[in-house]
Amino acid sequence: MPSERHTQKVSTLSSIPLEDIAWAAHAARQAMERDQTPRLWFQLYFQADRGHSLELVRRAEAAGYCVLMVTIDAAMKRSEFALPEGVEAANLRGMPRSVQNSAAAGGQIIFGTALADAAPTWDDIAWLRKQTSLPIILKGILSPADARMALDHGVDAIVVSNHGGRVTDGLITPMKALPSIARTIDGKCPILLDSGVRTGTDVLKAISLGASAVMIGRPQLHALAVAGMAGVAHMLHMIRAEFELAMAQVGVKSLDELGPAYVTSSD
Ligand SMILES: Cc1cc2nc3c(=O)[nH]c(=O)nc-3n(C[C@H](O)[C@H](O)[C@H](O)COP(=O)(O)O)c2cc1C
Repeated sequence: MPSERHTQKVSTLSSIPLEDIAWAAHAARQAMERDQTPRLWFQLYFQADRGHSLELVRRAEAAGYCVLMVTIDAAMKRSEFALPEGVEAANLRGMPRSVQNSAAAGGQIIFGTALADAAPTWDDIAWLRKQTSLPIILKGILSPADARMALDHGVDAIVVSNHGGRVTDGLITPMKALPSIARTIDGKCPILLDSGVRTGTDVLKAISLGASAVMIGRPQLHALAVAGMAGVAHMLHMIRAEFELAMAQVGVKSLDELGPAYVTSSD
């Protein structure tokens, strides 16, 4: 967010194939005088079969994605909702349903210990690190212990996230988890934060507590529903303006002047 350049993350479960999205972004870049096009990151959900996970990675590499963001906090998803007719997880066509995409594709509820067997482990992260030279960002870190494991597995950045509170009730909020994680990471890799970022002051708090950038989920969907592409641009503009105002209000001119002293907590 503080950077001039916004990035877009494309989900494994996208209803549009990852290649089509990359092609559209490429076409938009060519149509612009300056390169302001979002950089594309591919969000990987590990599939039950490593071969299928690797297939997704190779497709993302070939289509020009510049980062793999691996989500580790939603190995199992439970959903009572079925996708509307004609909408499917397009990237997974022809692959057997993994735990996540069975929920996305069929609205099926899954119970049982088999769920835990299907979840990715640190061995999968070590394996992935050897398969690709793309930067790997782990999304879904909420504890210093996992942040340490991420560093030990050679990841390039982490996202402190509780998936927008959408997968497990009662989790710590990322903003609360951030200070101790930032102390553990101690500048060794960038930290991003998402889940509940709604205003410029949220951005200010996250940067003050050790994040390098934030990500925004549902506000994009709401803005898109209300006013399409212009709505999303307006939402980003508002958050940016609020952030700059908040910086002025607390009296800092640059991001590196921010620090934990700008945030107080009642805990
Ligand atoms: C409708 C919806 C679908 C999502 N799908 C994915 C997904 O496929 N992969 C993923 O890593 N996160 C997914 N997320 C979580 C977001 O990436 C992000 O962590 C979360 O929305 C951030 O919280 P916020 O919505 O409060 O900003 C999804 C979120 C929403 C609202």
